Amino acid sequence: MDILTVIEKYYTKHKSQSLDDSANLDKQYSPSQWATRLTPETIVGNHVETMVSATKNARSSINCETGVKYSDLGPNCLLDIYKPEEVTKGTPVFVYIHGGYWQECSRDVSGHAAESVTKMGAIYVGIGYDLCPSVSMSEIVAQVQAAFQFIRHKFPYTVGIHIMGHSAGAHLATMVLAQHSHDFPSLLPVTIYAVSGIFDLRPIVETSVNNALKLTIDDAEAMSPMDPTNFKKIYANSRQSTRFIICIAENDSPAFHDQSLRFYEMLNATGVRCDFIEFENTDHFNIVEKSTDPNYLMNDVIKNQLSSLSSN
Ligand SMILES: Nc1ccccc1C(=O)C[C@H](N)C(=O)O
Repeated sequence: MDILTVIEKYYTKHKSQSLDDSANLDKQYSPSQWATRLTPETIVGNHVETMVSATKNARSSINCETGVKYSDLGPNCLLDIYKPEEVTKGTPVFVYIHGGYWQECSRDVSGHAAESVTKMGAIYVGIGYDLCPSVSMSEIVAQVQAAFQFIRHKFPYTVGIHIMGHSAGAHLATMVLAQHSHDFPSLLPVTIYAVSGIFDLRPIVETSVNNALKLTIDDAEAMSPMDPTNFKKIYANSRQSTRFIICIAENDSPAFHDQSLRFYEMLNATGVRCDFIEFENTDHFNIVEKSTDPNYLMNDVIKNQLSSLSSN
């Protein structure tokens, strides 16, 4: 199948599955309403506390440089670098991009997986970016792209770049590849771990999430990884040595499941290397919180991917 036919097939409007009225659409895009561990009123606060405290622990126990400026594009263009015990020129680099609907959270929630990942021998980077409405979503995308230019120049001999994004961060991780030149040499292995992500932004326009984003439908299309213009660039940049690992929580909403599945199918149908993993007994929030547990499945996935790249 040619790529435009594939894009048309999977970038359909989010009709069906009773997403029709705006109250329901709002619920579909409120991850806190679908978790069963805690109430919708408490789960987001608990999530932020858990992530902040894990990040504090990481900063105090791991050799790290925090608040490193990566760009002049905005005051939060800062990142934290956590180092494993042994660093060589080729050490793999693992980058985490936080979620929060492009309007919440910061690099202070982005070090939760640093301990697990540095123990696997990779350098761990948690990046910050400015938030809506003080900047637009396209400015955030440009900031995150600038972070990767910086990382690329800081670690020119790395054997592989691993990019994990959670929720809105999964969207941003994917958009790193939606550029004509994404600054990585075409043969450098890149792994994108897109965790509970959003790849078609059109439904968001009709929800309260958009109060701070202020996206028009045209903006939403221009910022969607599944939009033909972006997808063609992602595809072109991914053919040689990129692998997508699409992760979803069992207790994510049907709309989030649909987002991940459609994007996975689109990648798969065009021949981009990708996997789809549903994490049992997790929700939108603890799917990343659990990274502090060395026995968590996500850590095995990362470990396997790191070792498959280093043995090539
Ligand atoms: N994805 C996130 C990541 C971090 C912090 C919040 C979110 C949310 O999505 C909050 C949303 N307003 C909710 O009520 O579920």
